[in-house]
Amino acid sequence: MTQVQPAHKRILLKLSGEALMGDDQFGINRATIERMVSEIVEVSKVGVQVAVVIGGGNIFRGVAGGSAGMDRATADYMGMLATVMNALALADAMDKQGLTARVMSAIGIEQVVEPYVRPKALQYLEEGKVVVFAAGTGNPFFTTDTAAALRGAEIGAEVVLKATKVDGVYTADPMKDPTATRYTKLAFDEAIGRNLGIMDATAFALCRDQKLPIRVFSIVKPGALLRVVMGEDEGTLVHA
Ligand SMILES: Nc1ncnc2c1ncn2[C@@H]1O[C@H](COP(=O)(O)OP(=O)(O)O)[C@@H](O)[C@H]1O
Ligand SMILES: O=c1ccn([C@@H]2O[C@H](COP(=O)(O)OP(=O)(O)O)[C@@H](O)[C@H]2O)c(=O)[nH]1
Repeated sequence: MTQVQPAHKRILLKLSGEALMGDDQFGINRATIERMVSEIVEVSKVGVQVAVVIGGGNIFRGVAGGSAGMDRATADYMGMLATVMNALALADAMDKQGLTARVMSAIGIEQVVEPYVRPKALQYLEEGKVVVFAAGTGNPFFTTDTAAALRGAEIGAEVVLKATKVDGVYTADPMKDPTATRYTKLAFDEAIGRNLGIMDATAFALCRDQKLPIRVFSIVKPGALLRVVMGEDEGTLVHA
């Protein structure tokens, strides 16, 4: 029998902060994070190199702070620090499940985690370690989706996998429009042109320019990550 090979050698997985929240209102839900990590273990076992960009929306969202009267850049730095907390929790859960995880931060916070240094990240990936990128791009006014596009391009990932609450890209926000239908694939130009709110335009534009495909899939569907990595039809592919 021939061994089924994964469709990708190196992936950039974007996990939203809310992915760690489970059914809680905020923060980190232990069972949820453990389940997420067990899915990453499965993917790592089939020989795929995994880098993760983690969000922070479960702890703090800069835009919300901004709208409440706080200086936007300050609020965004708080958001970035929230992603560092999530990264630490994620890496801890990974280590407990037998993976070796390394957290790299886009902002200097050396006593807590090591700084992002691209060659070092590449080295870790080659060694089979899981790299968790924290603090987004390190700049206010950006999102962790854009950080996923940026780091994905930098490390030569074959695909950005956006694990989120919905199971793909829809013609309109499915949370608001029950008649919305899901695409199996669509081009970047269409996603940007139609202003589809699943990812911000900066992230889409960066991936389009670098010809880095994005697959959007459900975080709540058990086994979806492995199916995506094995090349099975799951979620929506956004391509050049
Ligand atoms: N065209 C669309 N297709 C799918 N989801 C959409 C679309 N437009 C808006 N959304 C919304 O985008 C959300 C995912 O984006 P976001 O909240 O930024 O994700 P995350 O927090 O996972 O990074 C979904 O929960 C969905 O309600
Ligand atoms: O490069 C970045 C990435 C994130 N953030 C801030 O960090 C917050 C959390 O990130 P995001 O909303 O992308 O997290 P997610 O929705 O994935 O949980 C954002 O709202 C921003 O305030 C930022 O300023 N620059």
